[in-house]
Amino acid sequence: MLRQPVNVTVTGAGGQIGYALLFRIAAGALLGPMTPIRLTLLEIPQGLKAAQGTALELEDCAFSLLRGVSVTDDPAVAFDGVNIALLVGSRPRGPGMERADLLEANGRIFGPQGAAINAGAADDVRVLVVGNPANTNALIAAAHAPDVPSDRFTAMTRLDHNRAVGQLANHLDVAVGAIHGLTVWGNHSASQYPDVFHATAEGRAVRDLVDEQWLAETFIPRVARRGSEIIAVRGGSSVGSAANAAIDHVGDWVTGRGVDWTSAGVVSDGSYDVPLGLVCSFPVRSVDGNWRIVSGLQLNEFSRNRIEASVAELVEERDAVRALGLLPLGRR
Ligand SMILES: NC(=O)c1ccc[n+]([C@@H]2O[C@H](COP(=O)([O-])OP(=O)(O)OC[C@H]3O[C@@H](n4cnc5c(N)ncnc54)[C@H](O)[C@@H]3O)[C@@H](O)[C@H]2O)c1
Ligand SMILES: O=C(O)C[C@H](O)C(=O)O
Repeated sequence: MLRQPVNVTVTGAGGQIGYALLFRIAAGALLGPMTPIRLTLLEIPQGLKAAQGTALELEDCAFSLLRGVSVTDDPAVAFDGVNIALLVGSRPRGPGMERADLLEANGRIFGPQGAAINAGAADDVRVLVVGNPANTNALIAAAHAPDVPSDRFTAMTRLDHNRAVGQLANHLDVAVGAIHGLTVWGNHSASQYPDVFHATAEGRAVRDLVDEQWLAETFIPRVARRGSEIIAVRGGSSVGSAANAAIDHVGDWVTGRGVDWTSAGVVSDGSYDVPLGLVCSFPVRSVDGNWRIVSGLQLNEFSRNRIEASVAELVEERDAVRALGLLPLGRR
């Protein structure tokens, strides 16, 4: 028995990640083979034709789960009744740039979209911000949606998580499915901290299988700067792996399928001394369609120092967008 269609809005639908996302979503990768999808594609005027072309191709796929595709440049239309919003639309960085260099240009996108979600989204709306810098853009969007519970706004650090799992599995010569309990903490930036101290590989404690020198000099830098490595090698930022991570994040969040512990950028409730309101990557589990921070983890000095450094960067970014006037009065 098919369920009621779920309204999914993807911004930046005319862009690269949008193109890598939409066909997988329409084919059922996001919510499974029993959940029909109604797609809304939001673009800016100069991206509308690309999005309309994608809409035509989606129609040409005759997906059994696809219950309609609409294209618009009006956020009020795009987020009217939305259940799941993937906020991808924004500029990617190029060679030599850090993600924070996008702060002002992209930050201006997410306030109006947060306000539009606040005005028209369905009561069960869930939002994933992919556009960089993702953590602080999610903070901006959430700040403009005071009537939406803040735990419905998230930032994508699942790509970092997947990268860390892949690198660790390669190093230990195990299947990625044998890795559990890994966490990426902090900001989706070079300051992120992939933490293996609570992880297991084939049931064995990873901290007994690796040394701090390999962690500090090889593993952490490789994961934390993988985005730049991809840009250097392919000439542009990640696309397919980013779309895949967005599907993993939303699919695990909404359906709770199979994931026992992953990483997601969520609004801090003060856990692990992360300042309230920051959108920080934490260890999370999906419980009844909600991300729940894994609590009670003991953090050694190696970990705490790295987490504090990344959280400090998140504070800097929040202060920067506050100074730019990108946070509404009263939510600063
Ligand atoms: N968080 C992550 O792990 C992660 C991974 C990869 C990429 N990203 C980020 O995702 C974003 C998109 O990357 P991409 O490769 O698809 O870029 P892209 O340039 O190919 O596509 C971006 C699209 O967004 C559209 N757009 C711009 N402003 C918009 C707005 N206000 N509303 C709707 N659409 C808008 C553009 O017209 C364009 O079509 C970038 O910011 C990139 O840095 C994040
Ligand atoms: O690195 C980028 O700018 C794109 C994305 O954030 C990534 O991690 O691949």
